[in-house]
Amino acid sequence: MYELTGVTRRYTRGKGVVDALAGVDLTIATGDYLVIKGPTGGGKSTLLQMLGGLDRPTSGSVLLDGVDLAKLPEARLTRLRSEKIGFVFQSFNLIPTLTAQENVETALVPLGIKPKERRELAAEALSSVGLGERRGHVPSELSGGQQQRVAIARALVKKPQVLLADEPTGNLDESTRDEIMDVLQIRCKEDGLTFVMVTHDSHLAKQAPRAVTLRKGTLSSS
Ligand SMILES: Nc1ncnc2c1ncn2[C@@H]1O[C@H](COP(=O)(O)OP(=O)(O)OP(=O)(O)O)[C@@H](O)[C@H]1O
Repeated sequence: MYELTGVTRRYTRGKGVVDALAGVDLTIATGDYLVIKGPTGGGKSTLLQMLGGLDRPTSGSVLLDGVDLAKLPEARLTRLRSEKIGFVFQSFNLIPTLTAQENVETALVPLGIKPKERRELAAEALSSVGLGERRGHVPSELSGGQQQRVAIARALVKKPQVLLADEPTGNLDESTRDEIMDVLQIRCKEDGLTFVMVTHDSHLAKQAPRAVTLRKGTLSSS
């Protein structure tokens, strides 16, 4: 599925340069569950952004099913992202004025799906994360765990091939964390998704079948 070769991302700050990623090679197979861990500033979020086509490497290639995201024209990259890749973030990133149902539907708008089908698919996605009863609530009326379920439903409603999660349980207490991880793992397994998660949480890293560590932009398996 993913084949990264020599991926470097250099940031220039004044006269200084930082290689957030310094020649990363990484292969991720379809259906893999991979954790990326490592110290703060190690390059984890930068790597996730490369996988999601949210940023491009300074050098190197990021192949997704043989297509190099580093070279894809912007419009095709945006299209590929909206079809194939779901994102979940620590801070949920829901639109505060929209209901859970409407938040989930937003992911289907760029795909040109008609309103009636959008409504049905979003309701189905919310039920699949255990939130069928809360469709009409806005984010401020939902707990943190419930908000993250809405964000997961929004990421999954378009039936992507990949789910990328950046500290998805970072804002949650331990029991909610475990509930959310159960939801993520069950959904990924049932839908055959490739799942890549950045986490600081060593407990979660130990649970994953495969974990890699990023330190100063360099990857090691662990
Ligand atoms: N837009 C940017 N401009 C300049 N430097 C950046 C930028 N984004 C990231 N960096 C630098 O790249 C390095 C890696 O950052 P990144 O956010 O990928 O690390 P991280 O492992 O995700 O850290 P954390 O665990 O704190 O989220 C850091 O030194 C950071 O300061």
